[in-house]
Amino acid sequence: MAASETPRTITLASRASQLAQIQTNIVRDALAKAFPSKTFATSFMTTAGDHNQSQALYLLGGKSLWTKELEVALKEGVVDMLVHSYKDVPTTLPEGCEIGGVLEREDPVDSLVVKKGLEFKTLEDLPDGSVVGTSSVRRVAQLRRLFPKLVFLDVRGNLNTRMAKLDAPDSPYAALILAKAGLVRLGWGSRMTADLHPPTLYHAVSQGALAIEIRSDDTEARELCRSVTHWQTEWQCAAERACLRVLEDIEDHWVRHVAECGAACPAYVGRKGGECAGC
Ligand SMILES: NCc1[nH]cc(CCC(=O)O)c1CC(=O)O
Repeated sequence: MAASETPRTITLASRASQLAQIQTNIVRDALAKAFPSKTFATSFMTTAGDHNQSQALYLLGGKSLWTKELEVALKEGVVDMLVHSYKDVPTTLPEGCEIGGVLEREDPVDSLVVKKGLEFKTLEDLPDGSVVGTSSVRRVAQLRRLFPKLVFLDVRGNLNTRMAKLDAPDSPYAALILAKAGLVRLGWGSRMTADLHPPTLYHAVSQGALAIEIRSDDTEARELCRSVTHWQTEWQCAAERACLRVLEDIEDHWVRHVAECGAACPAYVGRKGGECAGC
């Protein structure tokens, strides 16, 4: 760098939710510690996923809801690094963007949080008909089999909103299931009464890990990211994401198959609403 050039400020960006801001600050602090002579800034943005809080998540159309606006800012060079919960990052990134670094993972499990004032601790403790809040198809699909007498109900909003919905005196929920990592990072750790481990509940792909997305042509950003990367987490998440990509290909195949053949096809396993149960 020529002596007259001003040193580059690296700007880290994420969604504006409290959890996203905490996560971005974790990455900024790790980078600032590794590179004390460099300048790092943060920028927080509202995304399409934040605007639509009422519709069920699985109807909203894909995980890129939370990343699209941020990726535009990254590509335009308005910001230099995006900090994501790795589990919210689609398995295929846009042309010109890549994951440059992955920080050490928190415990990836999901945890149970029981409504204030109730003394139940586990899913087994909850009386028949209790309402458990989660907006995750993954969690409901796994738990409905093991706990047929519990009622699983959608709950939306950021983590603080969900906790307020749980504890409201007129709330229908007896408990929520949330990712432990998010709860811990937001300081709600003391409210968790049980961790849900496999084979009861398998966590989401890359849950608990933070990923840094960069422009593929930004060699400086890539070097900075390498220094804060926890290679074991990176490998674990790479393996999990590779499995997910295969499953997504199978799902695409089925959706196309149903669109072309419809319910008349012998391979189509019909379900209410005409969705493909093979997915
Ligand atoms: N689904 C939204 C989401 N995306 C990332 C986290 C926090 C946990 C993480 O970083 O993996 C959460 C909350 C949750 O699932 O309870």
